[in-house]
Amino acid sequence: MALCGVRERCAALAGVDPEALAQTLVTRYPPDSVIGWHRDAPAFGPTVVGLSLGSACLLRFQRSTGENRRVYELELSPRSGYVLTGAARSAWQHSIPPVPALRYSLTFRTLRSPRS
Ligand SMILES: O=C(O)CCC(=O)C(=O)O
Ligand SMILES: [Fe+2]
Repeated sequence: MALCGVRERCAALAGVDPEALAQTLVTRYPPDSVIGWHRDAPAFGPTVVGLSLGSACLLRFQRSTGENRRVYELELSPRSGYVLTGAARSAWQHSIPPVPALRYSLTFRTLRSPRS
């Protein structure tokens, strides 16, 4: 399926206009590679949609520190999609621990509106 078709399906998952997903990132994760704790840059808008291809992996979330730290994790199956919005986008950090085998992700991002 062409990239625009994938973007349409990801937009439908997130409930946004496909045109609003202005940025696309393709990331290749060789076995054992990771992405550390972060929140996506504020220059991007309130919605991030991911498509996970190849190896299954974990997507971890954390917020707060010390005894208030909370963590949550979910498994991303091959060909699954996820949406980061609301607190999952703005308050929680996310990370991906070592992937067991080759994985690719496509992430689609909205852009922050100029006035916000
Ligand atoms: O690979 C993924 O599904 C997420 C990657 C990520 O967190 C990012 O590119 O900001
Ligand atoms: Fe991210």
